[in-house]
Amino acid sequence: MSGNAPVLAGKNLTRRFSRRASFGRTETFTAVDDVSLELHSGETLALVGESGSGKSTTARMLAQLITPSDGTVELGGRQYAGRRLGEFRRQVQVVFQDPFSSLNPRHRVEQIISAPMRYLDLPKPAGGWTARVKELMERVGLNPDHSQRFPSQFSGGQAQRIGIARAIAVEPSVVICDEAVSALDVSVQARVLELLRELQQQDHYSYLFITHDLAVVREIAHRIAVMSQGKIVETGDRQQIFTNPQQEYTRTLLAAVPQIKYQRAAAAGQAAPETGRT
Ligand SMILES: Nc1ncnc2c1ncn2[C@@H]1O[C@H](COP(=O)(O)OP(=O)(O)OP(=O)(O)O)[C@@H](O)[C@H]1O
Repeated sequence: MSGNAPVLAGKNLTRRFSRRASFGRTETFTAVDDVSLELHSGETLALVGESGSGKSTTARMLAQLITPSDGTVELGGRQYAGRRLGEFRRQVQVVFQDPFSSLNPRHRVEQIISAPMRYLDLPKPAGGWTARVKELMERVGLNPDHSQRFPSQFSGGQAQRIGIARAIAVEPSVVICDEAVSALDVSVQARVLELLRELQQQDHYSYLFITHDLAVVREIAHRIAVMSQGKIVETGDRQQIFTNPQQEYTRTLLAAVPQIKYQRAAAAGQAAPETGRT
């Protein structure tokens, strides 16, 4: 993974699903249609578009959680399948939207954060799992003394920090954030975005950020890919997309961005600790 080669690339990804049509028939429709995307080392690429445009399906194909109907996924220029999928899973981690439904409510935080390290057969750290989990909890701004608590004992923002700790535990090169801050209150959201930025500066993660929220995109993205009806309609760096969008669809999306959202969040963030579940 050197030079300008992408860390993660989707090439001509297509995904068809069948759905029920009228008169009890089923029909095939194309949710993602010939999408190619490249994610480079240390960058944050935001994939944006309205609901149903195919963002999550694209992300799931890129994470190899679902199989493309056509097209390929390459990590560092290579395809990973079969037994080598384990290495892909270590390198490409996903943080999902709803922290509570993506964390097992019956497991303690230590078990949750250490799970990928165990599943992927990583060598036991010199200081043991507990010490490694506590170190990860500190990195994401959680109190390491809470490692024996259950997810329900945390706020929404804290629970998403647990999900982030679990993702970075295996030292991935790519973290796919699928609407990772969408369920959070706006001031909590701003602080989780700040954490993600800090982690990227320290460890050079490449983020693919799936979101319908352009205020979030403006905060975090280096580059933006705009999706509509299963296709990428425009790609550019953040500045270009926000100041000089080329496509009508992008202009319409941008027109809906609440301008003051993050000014409010910044003010609220100083006053409000992450207490309630959001
Ligand atoms: N497993 C599935 N079976 C059938 N249809 C699906 C499946 N997953 C997604 N779809 C359909 O594919 C289309 C794209 O969905 P997708 O979730 O990728 O869009 P999205 O842009 O992420 O939207 P949202 O922001 O609402 O999640 C939608 O019409 C959706 O209903």
